[in-house]
Amino acid sequence: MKAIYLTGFMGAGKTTVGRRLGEVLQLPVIDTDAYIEQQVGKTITKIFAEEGEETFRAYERDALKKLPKEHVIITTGGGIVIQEENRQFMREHGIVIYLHCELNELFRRLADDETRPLLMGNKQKQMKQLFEQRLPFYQEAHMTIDTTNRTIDDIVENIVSLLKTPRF
Ligand SMILES: Nc1ncnc2c1ncn2[C@@H]1O[C@H](COP(=O)(O)OP(=O)(O)OP(=O)(O)O)[C@@H](O)[C@H]1O
Ligand SMILES: O=C(O)C1=C[C@@H](O)[C@@H](O)[C@H](O)C1
Ligand SMILES: [Mg+2]
Repeated sequence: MKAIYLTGFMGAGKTTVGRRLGEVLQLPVIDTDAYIEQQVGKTITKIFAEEGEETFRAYERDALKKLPKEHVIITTGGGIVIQEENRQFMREHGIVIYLHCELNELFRRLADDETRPLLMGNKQKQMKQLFEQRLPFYQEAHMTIDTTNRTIDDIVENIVSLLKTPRF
């Protein structure tokens, strides 16, 4: 089976849904953010602060290429879709699943989160802008799953049943 790439905005539930989906499908799960932190030996926050976003994006691009492309679930960083090269790579090598979530629910989910450097300081206005800029990129996925007001189990069940359709 081709790799499953979970994409979506910060807080969409990629890491949380990915873990559960991995249990159900019995596939290993690799998170690009966690992989980069481990390779570089710094937290994402520290990489942004010390090396800047551009360097982080280069790490992200390299990570995608190095990670397995079969029998794996890859949960991606929220900004992985910014680079066209990444979008193409994921579409070509795997099944891309976009986890959509309405902004107001994302605001609630991330309200107390201090681990996402792009959300430091101002939050809602910046998030709305980023969200709108990225939406067309996320929508290039093979499938879109709305996670708004849904439980993790419900979302995972939905994904599993879609993966059984002949298209995949
Ligand atoms: N369907 C859901 N319903 C309610 N809360 C959720 C849901 N999915 C995720 N959450 C919560 O939202 C927060 C962010 O989830 P998670 O870390 O999985 O997002 P992410 O998409 O991996 O974000 P990032 O891109 O920043 O890594 C967590 O506290 C998680 O428990
Ligand atoms: O949306 C983004 O650009 C990011 C999301 C996180 O997963 C991390 O990859 C990092 O904080 C950047
Ligand atoms: Mg995550």
